[in-house]
Amino acid sequence: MTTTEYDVIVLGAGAAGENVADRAVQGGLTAVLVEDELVGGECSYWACMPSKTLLRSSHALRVAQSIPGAAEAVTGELDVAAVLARRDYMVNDWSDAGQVKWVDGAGISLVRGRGRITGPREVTVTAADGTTTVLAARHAVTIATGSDPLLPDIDGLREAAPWGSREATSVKSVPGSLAILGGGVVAAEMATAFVGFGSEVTLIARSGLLTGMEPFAGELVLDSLRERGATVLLNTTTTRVTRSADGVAIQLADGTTVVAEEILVATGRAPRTEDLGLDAIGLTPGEWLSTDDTLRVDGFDWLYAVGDVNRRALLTHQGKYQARAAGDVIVARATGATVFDAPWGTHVATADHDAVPQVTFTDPEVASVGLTSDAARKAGYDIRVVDYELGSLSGAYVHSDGYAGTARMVVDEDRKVVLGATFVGPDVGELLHSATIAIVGEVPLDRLWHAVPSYPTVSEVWLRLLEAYGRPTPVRSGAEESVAAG
Ligand SMILES: Cc1cc2nc3c(=O)[nH]c(=O)nc-3n(C[C@H](O)[C@H](O)[C@H](O)COP(=O)(O)OP(=O)(O)OC[C@H]3O[C@@H](n4cnc5c(N)ncnc54)[C@H](O)[C@@H]3O)c2cc1C
Ligand SMILES: NC(=O)c1ccc[n+]([C@@H]2O[C@H](COP(=O)([O-])OP(=O)(O)OC[C@H]3O[C@@H](n4cnc5c(N)ncnc54)[C@H](O)[C@@H]3O)[C@@H](O)[C@H]2O)c1
Repeated sequence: MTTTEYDVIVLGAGAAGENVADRAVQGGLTAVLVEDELVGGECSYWACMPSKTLLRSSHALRVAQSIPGAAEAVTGELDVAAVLARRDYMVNDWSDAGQVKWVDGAGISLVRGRGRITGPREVTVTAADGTTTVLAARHAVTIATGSDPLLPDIDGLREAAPWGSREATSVKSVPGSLAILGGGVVAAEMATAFVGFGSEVTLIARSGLLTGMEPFAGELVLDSLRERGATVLLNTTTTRVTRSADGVAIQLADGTTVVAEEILVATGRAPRTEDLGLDAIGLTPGEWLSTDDTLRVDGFDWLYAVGDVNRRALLTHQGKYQARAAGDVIVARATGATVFDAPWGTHVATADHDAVPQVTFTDPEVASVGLTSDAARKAGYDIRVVDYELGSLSGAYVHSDGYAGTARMVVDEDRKVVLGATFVGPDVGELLHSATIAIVGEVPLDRLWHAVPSYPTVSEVWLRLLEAYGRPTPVRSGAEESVAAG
């Protein structure tokens, strides 16, 4: 059997894998992507893009219904068939032809099939027809195989053939009722989407809703879901699931039973490392891959892991960020160039630790970045927390009637910089990058006073937060002294 050599082999052509290969090729190396399903991965076909499309129309309708003038013009119901058709368009009818064209244009090779590591720097790919190809990497193998839904160990659940996130986002006909197991981002977003479609939704969470975020985020989303007709059961244990001709019966620990046409399991993710041949190189199949900040797997000088599979931050934008660092550092190491691996250097994914932005597209939206107040305290920071109600802003008045929401800024009192920010309200997602820049740039609060938000926008929340905090006493600079003296 012949072996084909590349500088870099990337296992998995999702958002993260594509970016590693692209950076490696841009740096002058050769790279091959190995993909078993669709080039573009989960985000393009079964996660971010379809889920956000399913949420968007109902959100636009609700906003229009809350603006006099527009409300009178928008008198019909949501056209669910048109929403599903737009979703099909967004996922290109689950064809990856467009992304394959991009891969070709970027000068990246593509081998279709299931890749397994069969030795140091070696990957064997088994195609759908059973033929195998052996690839050897001169410099690096990167694992970018993503994650799958995690199925909790609940009596009868597997046999009940529950939906995972893929079945929910690729839904062809909306069930009359849907039970959702889980209280995280997928559960909250899908509950929002299916309530918008008119399904009778019951969300069953083992603990709270959106628990890793500031507490008011879960509370506001909970209020909204309930107001829109969803049943939300918190701190609730599911003991047994049974499917029959009538649908799915979900028995709860308190002795009650929820019955729904379908059940969606959204209880977290598991790494796609079970069938990768990890045992051939001394790693344990089925485990997350732990890396250093250059994304190199602990204990290896040729193996990297980016995206969901390393569990650093299960988000497309963070996976792509890691991929840019990994692709560039592979090039640097291959060519003997300087490696910049100090915190915030070119070749490290420092932001994964304390500066991860996330928008949860519920109604209201939750936009958060950096440390929550709780996480900051646990990390030992001396913090001050400043809150502001968004409804009082002129920009919120103009946005829509009844605009409500909350913002929180977490300040490091020692350095007078922002450690974390959370905005909950309609369309706050577009606000988030301002907070990310403040955190990553460690912009001092007294300088933030000079970042003037436009009137009348919801971004004026920044000014209100700063005013609520109080203007820090300036450290007198030479210029100020000469003005004072003159
Ligand atoms: C419902 C849902 C909504 C989401 N919404 C958002 C969002 O709005 N914003 C956001 O930032 N994140 C969102 N996420 C998270 C986001 O989808 C993931 O973080 C992202 O897709 C991970 O990208 P990845 O490249 O690591 O993995 P993937 O996109 O999963 O790509 C991995 C690829 O590897 C391939 N593969 C696996 N094993 C092998 C093998 N042995 N051989 C060959 N190929 C293999 C797979 O077929 C796949 O194409 C969402 C997730 C879900 C479930
Ligand atoms: N908009 C976005 O950025 C977006 C959207 C969707 C998903 N994602 C990413 O995808 C990842 C996966 O999301 P997820 O929501 O599946 O996982 P998650 O880890 O965010 O949440 C899992 C939730 O399920 C609950 N749970 C666990 N076992 C349970 C059980 N037996 N019964 C009831 N509840 C149970 C947990 O308490 C938790 O609330 C997340 O890390 C997220 O970052 C991002």
